[in-house]
Amino acid sequence: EPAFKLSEPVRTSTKELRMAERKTLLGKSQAEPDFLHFNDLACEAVGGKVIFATDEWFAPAKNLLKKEPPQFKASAFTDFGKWMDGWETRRKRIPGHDWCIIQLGVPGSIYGFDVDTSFFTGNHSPHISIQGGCLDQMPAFTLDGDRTGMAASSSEMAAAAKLGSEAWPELVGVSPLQPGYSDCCHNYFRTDFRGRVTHLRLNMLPDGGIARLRVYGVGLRDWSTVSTNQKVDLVALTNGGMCLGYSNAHFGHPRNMIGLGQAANMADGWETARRLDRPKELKVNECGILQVPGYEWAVFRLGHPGVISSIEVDTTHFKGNFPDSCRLEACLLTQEEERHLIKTSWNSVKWEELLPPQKLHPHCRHQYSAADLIQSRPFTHIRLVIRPDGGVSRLRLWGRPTQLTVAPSNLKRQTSKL
Ligand SMILES: NC(=O)NC(NC(N)=O)C(=O)[O-]
Repeated sequence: EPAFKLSEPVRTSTKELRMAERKTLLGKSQAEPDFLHFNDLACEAVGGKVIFATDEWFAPAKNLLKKEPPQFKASAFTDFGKWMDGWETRRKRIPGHDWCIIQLGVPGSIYGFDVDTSFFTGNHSPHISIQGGCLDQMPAFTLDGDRTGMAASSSEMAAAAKLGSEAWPELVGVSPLQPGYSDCCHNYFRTDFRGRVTHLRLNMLPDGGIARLRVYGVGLRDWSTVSTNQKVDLVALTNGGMCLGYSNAHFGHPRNMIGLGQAANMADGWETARRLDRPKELKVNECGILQVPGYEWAVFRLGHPGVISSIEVDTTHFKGNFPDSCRLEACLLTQEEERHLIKTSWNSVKWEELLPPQKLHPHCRHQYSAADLIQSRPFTHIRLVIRPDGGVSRLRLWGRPTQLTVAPSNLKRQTSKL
């Protein structure tokens, strides 16, 4: 089910435009599913790790979870064969198949996968299947170091066998993979399984290589363990925060802002294109804030409804391209209202101002306390508005999770008419 809405008109990134051109040239389309806007729950950047793999002869399974796109180095070889940026096993000469166990960085509900075979041509895995498990206790074992040229030891096999992963529910049934040529390397699979997943078992049938596994979903935190007095970052990816729409993401997706820790570089934040409607003559108000008509926005669902009491807007790495100002708006929505907005437009929401316009500075973590905020009621969704454009590396919304008994309609139109 799509859970994402772009504003109109959609301004795509140059990469997307190049892909669209390629599709036209090739006369075939590798349609991009809606679930690509969800968070990647398995990426190493959010703590995902490979805890078991049957065989890592040509290339280690931990490469599956690297954040950066796969590379190809034509003249790179190891003692074991051609260097490949992915997981690649030996050609099997005995019965059975290769598989690995991935511990998600953020346990959650999964909507779809991208099994990316980039550069694996002639040695890609011909078929895969994916199973999911929810383990109460995280296994203590993991795979460390460079495992190129290695196979699972008998003690690793015995530890993995205890997980009973061969019986986990199938999220993706046995399916063929396309080889890793640039126009068909993304193998997208949707899943209808809605249970909470902590671990995945990726089966390669019988063997071969896969460059990356992207696991798109929404984090599901166990909120029963969080007291209502405890302050948590309500929008954090790890707490189930989710970007539901934006006006522009030319250089970086807004979901990057809710990622773990400090941003590594500009690519790890939200960055829009330069707006083309910036006036020639610039006026500022008494707070030094530029008075320009154009702005960009991003909408997020909080991981849990809550009262926000402090905010961080971090422009780290954005030195010549930070927004002049930002403001935050919030609202309280039911699930049905949210579904309707995703299908229509976020413009029909009656947003309430939470943080009034604030002048921003380059490469700076801006902190706002309860005294800066206008509202102290619970909200479910927020909208970050930047003016006129630019980049923000992180957004943190600290507050207390609250139970909602009533979620009044905040739409301009009445829900009964929806
Ligand atoms: N040229 C290759 O890639 N050969 C083999 N793979 C690696 N990585 O060397 C193979 O056939 O599986």
